[in-house]
Amino acid sequence: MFQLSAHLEETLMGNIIGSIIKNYKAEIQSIKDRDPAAASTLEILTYAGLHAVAMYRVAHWFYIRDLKFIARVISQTARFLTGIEIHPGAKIGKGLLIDHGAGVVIGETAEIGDNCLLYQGCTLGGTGKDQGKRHPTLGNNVMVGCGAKVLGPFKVGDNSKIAANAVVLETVPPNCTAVGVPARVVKQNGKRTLDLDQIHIPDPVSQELCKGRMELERLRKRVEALEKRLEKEG
Ligand SMILES: CC(C)(COP(=O)(O)OP(=O)(O)OC[C@H]1O[C@@H](n2cnc3c(N)ncnc32)[C@H](O)[C@@H]1OP(=O)(O)O)[C@@H](O)C(=O)NCCC(=O)NCCS
Ligand SMILES: CC(=O)OC[C@H](N)C(=O)O
Repeated sequence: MFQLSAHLEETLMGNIIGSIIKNYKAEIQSIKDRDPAAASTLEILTYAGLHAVAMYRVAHWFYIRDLKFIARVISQTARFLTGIEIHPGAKIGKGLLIDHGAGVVIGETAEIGDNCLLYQGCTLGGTGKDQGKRHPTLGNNVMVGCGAKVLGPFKVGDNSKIAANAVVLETVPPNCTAVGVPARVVKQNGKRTLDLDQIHIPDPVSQELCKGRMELERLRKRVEALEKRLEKEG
């Protein structure tokens, strides 16, 4: 506490408020750029995601100064007010937009680059199998769709998109789109990566029927040949 009070006048007002205002401006701009529903700056000031990220920045300030209890009180208050839970230990770059926000969870060792976009109900979480670094690292300009779960200490590369409701369990390279459960990369640099033809795949039942028909035809010809031979001999 003594350490905190020594720093208070010098850093608290200057650093926290200065950095919150700077980040607030970047985040307001990010919302204007990327949310077609945002009609005015005044409207943007009502966004839960904006306040959740601002409160996270205060909580993180305390967290990195080892004032973890205060940090958690702030983050849990933010969760109560916004429905968005960001652990104060997470590392978040500038221009993060959490659109709609309800149900978003960002774990303690998650890292988020600049200008990322998270939709409601997504989780940057752990699998429960790792120790230490347990949560994902998002590069810059990453989008995580609503309801998606990104679980584990791997990287999602710059400019990649995680589809709504995907469950991502391994690294996603840059400029990719990952979809499904478990998620697979279906596009990279704008080109499809999985060219599976889901319609013209071999059907084992019709293959067996086909084999049976060929065998029947072979036997029919043999019987005909035998009959002709019998007629000649008889
Ligand atoms: C994945 C997404 C970002 C589109 O990315 P994209 O790179 O433009 O990809 P495409 O639209 O070309 O889709 C690529 C393939 O993934 C499939 N796909 C897209 N979204 C998917 C999803 N959520 N789940 C499963 N498959 C999906 C497409 O059908 C397509 O399959 P096909 O090639 O067999 O036709 C978008 O579909 C999405 O999920 N956005 C989430 C946005 C969101 O959460 N909005 C909530 C607002 S409230
Ligand atoms: C509900 C939804 O699609 O939200 C995404 C974005 N805010 C928009 O209005 O397009």
